[in-house]
Amino acid sequence: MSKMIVVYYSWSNGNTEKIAKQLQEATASEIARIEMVKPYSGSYEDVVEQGKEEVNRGFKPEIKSMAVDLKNYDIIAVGTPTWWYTMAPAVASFLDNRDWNGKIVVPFITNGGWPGHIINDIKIACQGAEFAQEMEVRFDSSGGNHMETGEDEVGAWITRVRNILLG
Ligand SMILES: Cc1cc2nc3c(=O)[nH]c(=O)nc-3n(C[C@H](O)[C@H](O)[C@H](O)COP(=O)(O)O)c2cc1C
Repeated sequence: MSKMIVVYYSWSNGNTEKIAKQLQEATASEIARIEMVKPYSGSYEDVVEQGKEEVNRGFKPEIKSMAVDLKNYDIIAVGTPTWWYTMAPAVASFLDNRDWNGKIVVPFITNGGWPGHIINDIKIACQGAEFAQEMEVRFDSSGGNHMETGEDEVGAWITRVRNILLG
C-alpha cells in the first residue's frame, strides 16, 4: 500500500492546517508542519506587505529542520496558503532542492479567492514528480477563517485521495 505524508504551512488563521489535519486523519497518514526559523511578527497588514516583498524577490527563508525523508513516502500532500498568487515563502523553501522523482504530489492550497499561478508554481518547484488530486479551498476574501468552499466538496476530495491514491 502507498504511504503518504501531509506537509503543510499555515500562518493567518490555521486555515491550511485545518484542511491538512482533516486529510491526515481521514487517510491515517503522517503529518509535518513547516516552520520558519524566524517566524513573522507584526500585524496582519505588516505580514501582507512583507510577504509581497519576499514573494517578489523569490525569497526562501530558513525553515526548521524536519524529520521528513521523502524516500519513505510515495505520496506527499503539500499544503500552503496563497500568498500573492503563489505559495508562502516557507513552502518554497521546503520544496527546494529535494528529489521529487517518482513521487506523487497532491497540492492543496487555501486562498481568499485569488489563487493566481500557485498550482503551476508548485508543479515547477517539484520537478520530476507526478501530480494528482490538486485541491483549492477558498476561505473568505478578507483573510478570515470562514470557509467558502463546501465541507462536502472538501470531504469528497479527501475520499478521492483515500480511494484513488491510497486504495
Ligand atoms: C501575505 C499574504 C498574502 C496573501 N495573498 C493572497 C492572494 O494572493 N490570493 C488570495 O486569494 N489570498 C491571499 N491571502 C489570503 C490567504 O491565502 C488565506 O487567508 C489563507 O486561507 C490563509 O491560510 P492560513 O490560515 O493557513 O495561513 C494572503 C494572505 C497573506 C497573509
